[in-house]
Amino acid sequence: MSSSGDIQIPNRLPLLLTHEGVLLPGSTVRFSVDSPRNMHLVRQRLLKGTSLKSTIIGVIPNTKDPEQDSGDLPTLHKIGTAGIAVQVVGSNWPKPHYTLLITGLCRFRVSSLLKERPFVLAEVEQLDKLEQYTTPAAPGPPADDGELGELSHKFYQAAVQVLDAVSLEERFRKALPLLTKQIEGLKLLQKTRKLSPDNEKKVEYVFPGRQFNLDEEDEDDNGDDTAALERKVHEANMPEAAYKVCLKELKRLKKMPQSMYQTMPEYALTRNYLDLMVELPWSKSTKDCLDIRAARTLLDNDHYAMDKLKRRVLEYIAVKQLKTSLKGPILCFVGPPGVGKTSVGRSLARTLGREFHRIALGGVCDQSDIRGHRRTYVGSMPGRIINGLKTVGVNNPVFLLDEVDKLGKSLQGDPAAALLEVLDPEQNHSFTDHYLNVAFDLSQVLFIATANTTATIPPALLDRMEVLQVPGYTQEEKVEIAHRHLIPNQLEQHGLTPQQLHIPQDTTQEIIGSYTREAGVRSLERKIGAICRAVAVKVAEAHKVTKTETPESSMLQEGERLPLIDNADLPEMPIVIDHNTLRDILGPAVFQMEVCIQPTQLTETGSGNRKTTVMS
Ligand SMILES: Nc1ncnc2c1ncn2[C@@H]1O[C@H](COP(=O)(O)OP(=O)(O)OP(=O)(O)O)[C@@H](O)[C@H]1O
Repeated sequence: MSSSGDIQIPNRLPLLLTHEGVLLPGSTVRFSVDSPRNMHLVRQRLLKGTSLKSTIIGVIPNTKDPEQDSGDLPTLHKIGTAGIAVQVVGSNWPKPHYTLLITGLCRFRVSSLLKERPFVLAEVEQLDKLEQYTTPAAPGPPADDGELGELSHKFYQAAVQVLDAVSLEERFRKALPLLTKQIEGLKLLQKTRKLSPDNEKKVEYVFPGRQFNLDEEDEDDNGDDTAALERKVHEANMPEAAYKVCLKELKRLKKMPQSMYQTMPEYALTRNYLDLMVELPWSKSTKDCLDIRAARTLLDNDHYAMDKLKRRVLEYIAVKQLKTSLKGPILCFVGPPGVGKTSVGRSLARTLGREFHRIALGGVCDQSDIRGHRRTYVGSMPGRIINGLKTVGVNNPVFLLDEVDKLGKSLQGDPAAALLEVLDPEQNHSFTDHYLNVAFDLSQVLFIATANTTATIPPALLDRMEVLQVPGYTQEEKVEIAHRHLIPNQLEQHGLTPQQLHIPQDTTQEIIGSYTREAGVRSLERKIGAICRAVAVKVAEAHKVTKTETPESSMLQEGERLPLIDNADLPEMPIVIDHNTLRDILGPAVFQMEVCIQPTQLTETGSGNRKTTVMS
């Protein structure tokens, strides 16, 4: 054993080769160990040894050990720190490794290497001689150690005085001046850092063989962030139960060491959870606009026909006007695709002055999609309901549960069962998402569902909803919808005006009959869109020609003449879509008109004089 002061370390030490973090005497550092040599050291020395001596190892910084057992030993840093392994934790995930908690004792120098395998063993020379000053044999400053000796003696005296102060009052009196001095010193240090422009943003930490640049703002940010989060928790106005959970999580967050903020998955989990909790609209809501006349006008302006649906929506608003806390039934619009179910839902939200959010349920077959995952899962998330509330930022939006008839089922549970709780007015005031793990009141949310058929909606779910059938449109209705809504909308979306494009009613009928076959109007809308795009090209071309080929005469040089513009190529406005233009744009007719030949008429008038009826 080499001796130096009172700490004596063995003169042969097994060496732990680390490439992250530096152990200094007096500090405690956690090291992750997975290279073959280090693993052997842990297994054969730390786990098998029974004496205190066997827990002392040398830690050599800045050395990456090769991943393979057969790899050559890299050049070692000459100075290391001897430390005591105070904790060894083993794990097999994601691969076998140990986590060591080591407390540094003193520095040493590597004199020679004794063996390289299975772990590195070296002859070492102890360097630190600090201990002899902190435990002087006799009171009074040691005569021949100069300033260092004097300082260590003073420190020792102060520490013994605090130890001797048995009564609390005396201990305070002794400790307070020391504490004040320490605070003043820190303040001074901070001031000098701020004064120096180079140090304004960056603090440089230099360790033997390594250099770290820590962004001071970043460090402060972490502290400030937690304080800001705490403030938000207090301001979020959440119910008592949720508030308590948040305080508990905040406490956990504060206990985590700041230096591990970036690397600890626990930190990210807790942080994300708290971020969600403060963002949720626990008590934020919009004020309902319950003007029944305005609602009627708005609904009529947005949609043609659909009288039954509009009437029911108006009834709903009227009842809500009379009784504010309405636990109304869930309306479910059932009808073929493209008949405007979704867009009526959107109109209803606009009429009420509420936020609108669509939750597409088609293909959802996992109940955690609705209720979220428990936080113990890796990558856990809240469900779509809670996510939707976070998106809209208020607790009384209109939620459109689109395509409830296409909910699936799987081993991960039945999402329809999870929806039961969401839609049941008796239960949904305390809806508990697995991720949140505290109840959220959904009773203010207005749920509307849409489906193409009731046949595949689970009976229990169907039972909680009021079904409103939305039938398909007749040919005449489609023409009206096209001219009142679809054409103006498409013109606007393509930057065109009625002065540039005109689609006569005959053409609309031809589009409906020869290019679409549907109960709704979605294909019709797409075809009108295609016409708009084709016309937009022509209009843009004409625009370019007029702009580039007619320079102002004042800009012409002497002797130059205005170029002749052939206006014959420019289309006349508005561009009218007739039968031929329609063929040019959409191609040949896709569907033949279906004809119904009435047998009585056949006998009456003969086959040469058929009466045809267009089926819609
Ligand atoms: N009566 C109507 N008046 C005005 N526009 C309508 C009408 N019906 C449908 N539309 C328009 O048709 C388009 C398709 O409607 P929407 O997306 O609401 O259909 P949907 O019934 O929800 O279809 P899906 O079942 O496929 O979801 C929308 O642009 C909508 O504005």
